[in-house]
Amino acid sequence: MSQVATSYLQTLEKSLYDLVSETSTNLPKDVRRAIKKAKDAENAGTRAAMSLDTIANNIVMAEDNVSPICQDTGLPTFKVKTPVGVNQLEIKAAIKNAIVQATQDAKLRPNSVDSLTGKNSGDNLGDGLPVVKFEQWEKDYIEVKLILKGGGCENKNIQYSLPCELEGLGRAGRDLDGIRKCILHSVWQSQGQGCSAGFIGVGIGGDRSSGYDLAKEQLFRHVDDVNPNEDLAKLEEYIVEKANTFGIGTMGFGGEATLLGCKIGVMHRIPASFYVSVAYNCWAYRRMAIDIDVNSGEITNWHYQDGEKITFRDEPKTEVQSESKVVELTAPITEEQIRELKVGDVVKINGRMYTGRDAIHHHLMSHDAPVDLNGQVIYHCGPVMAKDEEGNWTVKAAGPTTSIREEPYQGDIMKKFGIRAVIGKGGMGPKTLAALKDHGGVYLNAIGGAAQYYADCIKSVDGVDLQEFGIPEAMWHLNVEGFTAVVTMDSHGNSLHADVEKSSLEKLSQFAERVF
Ligand SMILES: O=C(O)C[C@H](O)C(=O)O
Ligand code: SF4
Repeated sequence: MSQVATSYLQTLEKSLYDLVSETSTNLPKDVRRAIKKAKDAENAGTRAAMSLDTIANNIVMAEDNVSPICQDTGLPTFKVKTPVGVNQLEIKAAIKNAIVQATQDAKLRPNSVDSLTGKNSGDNLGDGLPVVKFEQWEKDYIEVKLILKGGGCENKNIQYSLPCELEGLGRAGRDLDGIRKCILHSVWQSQGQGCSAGFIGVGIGGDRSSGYDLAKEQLFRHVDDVNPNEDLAKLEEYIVEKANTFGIGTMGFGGEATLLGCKIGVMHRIPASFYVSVAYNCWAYRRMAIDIDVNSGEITNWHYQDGEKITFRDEPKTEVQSESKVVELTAPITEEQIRELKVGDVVKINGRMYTGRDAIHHHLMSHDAPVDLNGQVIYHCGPVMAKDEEGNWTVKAAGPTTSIREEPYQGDIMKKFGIRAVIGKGGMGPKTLAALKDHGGVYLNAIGGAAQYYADCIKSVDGVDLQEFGIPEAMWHLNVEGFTAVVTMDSHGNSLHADVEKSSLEKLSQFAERVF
């Protein structure tokens, strides 16, 4: 291969690596401004305000450490536009090399799992992963857009087929008002599980797949742009205004800021189908784009650079609410210590905790635990890990994953092994709440996405079990200091999540009457 061709390919790969690293570690300016607006909207001293403080702190740490904002770096999705004649196979190969390198450098978590065997490929490559979509265009340069959308918010995506009946809103017909109801409902059904306050992309029309594609494509729009379609521009504004009256708030803790942006796209449909597809993105809204020179492979332009960059470095700190009791706990934890806790208390964990999420909960239902979990703490977390010079594991990012996925298992597992505390985010359901009461357990809600903040609380990794499940799913033995989370489900039958879901449904129901 000629010298020029080699250097083009090497430069191209470096440009793509820089795109991946920047997207994972440095939140774009427009998203930062939206989060700042949310911070200013929250009432000082509330749990939501405290959560947004932690989020802001986390954003600073990720940028300084050049480390993932959230441990879940999602399913990397690239949208590439090339002039006619550009070799797209070379670009695809360069993207894959950049992804592998970024994974080795812990800028990405190895997220590619064989859907049949559960085996994690370890390098983020796999059948269909990463997603790379090409289009030709008339411009004379290459454009590469990347979105890193984590699984927790992807799981809150939803697609409606009109007409339909919606909780709190009744019938949604095949018209703009029916679309309005679907979009409001999509925000309500997400609650805090997708790490609210979030952003939504909406696709009206198409079929099941093109509707969802259109919805996700809306997430590449600028947070501050205005929809050229007047009706949709009005609807976008209406949705953000009304969704922020639901009282779901950051993390679903209650509060003023529930939705930070709504971008709606529309396409034709066939007579039998009328889909409204919603792509829900968490506050860790990681998308970026670059322009690349077709000859040199160099980056000639970064997108989303306009306007002020909120650094969050000199933000006033929100004191934890004075009436919140702060309780320090170290495992093994006794039943009576747990029974003293109630919803709203702040718990600081020091000492041992074990990670355990999807694969481990499924495994423990029919196997013994590799360690004695009696009195212990399970952390629903799939960290980004790396080895230091001495070959010891270090934690690069370690925020909580969505706990509701463990609802079918959690209560049984706590009773089977004597686990006393579970830490995660988004809350759990009635089965777990009953088990907490029965057995004497507690659910602690950590701040979703605050991966750098919690990694900083992890002082050492003292072992690992079930590593066959892959890095994100193994049972990591963590030694933590000052790991802070909020009691949102206690051993007396109280659940903040159940209360917020109920109160927000009443708020949602206020919008049942026709508007458009
Ligand atoms: O997979 C994770 O670590 C988190 C996931 O994105 C989630 O929000 O549940
Ligand atoms: S943990 Fe929260 S912030 Fe991270 S990807 Fe999942 S939904 Fe987004």
